[in-house]
Amino acid sequence: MALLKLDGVTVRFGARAALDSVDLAVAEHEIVCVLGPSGSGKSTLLRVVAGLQPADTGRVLLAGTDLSGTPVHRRGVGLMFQDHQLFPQRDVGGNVSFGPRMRGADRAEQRRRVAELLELVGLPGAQGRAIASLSGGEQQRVALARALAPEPRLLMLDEPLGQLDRGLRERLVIELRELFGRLGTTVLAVTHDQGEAFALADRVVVMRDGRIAQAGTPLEVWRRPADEFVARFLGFDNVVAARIADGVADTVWGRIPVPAGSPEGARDLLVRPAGVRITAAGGDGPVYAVESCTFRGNHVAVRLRPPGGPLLEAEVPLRDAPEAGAEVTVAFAADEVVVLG
Ligand SMILES: Nc1ncnc2c1ncn2[C@@H]1O[C@H](COP(=O)(O)OP(=O)(O)OP(=O)(O)O)[C@@H](O)[C@H]1O
Repeated sequence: MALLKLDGVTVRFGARAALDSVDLAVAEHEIVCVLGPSGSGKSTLLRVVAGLQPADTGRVLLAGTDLSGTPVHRRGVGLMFQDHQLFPQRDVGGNVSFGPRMRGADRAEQRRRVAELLELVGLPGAQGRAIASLSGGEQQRVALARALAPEPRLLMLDEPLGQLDRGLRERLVIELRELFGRLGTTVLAVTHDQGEAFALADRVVVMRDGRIAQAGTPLEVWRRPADEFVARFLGFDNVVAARIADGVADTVWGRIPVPAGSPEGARDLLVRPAGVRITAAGGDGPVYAVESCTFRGNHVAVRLRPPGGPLLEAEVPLRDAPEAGAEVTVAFAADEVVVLG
């Protein structure tokens, strides 16, 4: 059974639906990341589950129980926000012991729990430190320890690593995944950073205008974005209008093979940059001008301008990088082509 279930949840602010009939289930021990551009309804989703925002219609169920009459502090959900919201006047121990103290744990029990949690988040012995003396990453760990302290059935994270620098985020996200796996925590997290979501989640949910545009494992969504919106949101810009018949798509980029069994007719096509092979001018199809070459570590991202239509990006090995300004033709690999819905 799903630990958390949203059943046709709608939240309106005036005429606008911040959540529009959302159905979502989160299984016990699952880590689900909700992803989407600003204003797509991610925070509203968390707020509705936490009880900070009532739903206009629909139901939120935790372990099968309708939460509509249950106040925030009795829902058994933990919330951790982007800005940590630590109590600045209390030390680390005072922050982490907040939940157990509110639940009436005695001092010895509080001390034991705080020590255990600080150990868990990689800050052993930090009980007496002042919040102001901590780095951003350390504050994030304290906030996590505080959110975990009351042993919530569901932990919700709102842009948990939002303010930290990229290197630290990349390290922490791996640590978080490992930690949640070890504890068996059920997590519903919100982020606008797809890298973070894909590294953390068992399942990602992409939102658009209050609706779920696509849900699936990171691999499924990455391999087969459902539509142009999801493809572009994931950073795939090689999208082109196509007419598909007999396993080949006719486009302004030339004729592109599509995977066997693809639907036919007028469709949008996503071509992953890795599926674009540059050949010297003289191959089939349109001649492209090499507009730019950007070094990306283990490959070069090459932007190609066709005679008409959108730019085409190719990912080429360092040794095959063309000169900017050169004229080339291209060949496409069908297994890097996705017919969008
Ligand atoms: N209290 C409110 N009153 C009026 N409109 C609101 C309120 N809260 C949210 N909205 C609107 O609802 C929509 C969804 O907002 P929400 O904060 O859930 O989006 P989000 O995806 O979390 O965005 P961000 O990534 O910028 O935090 C937006 O159009 C927002 O302006």
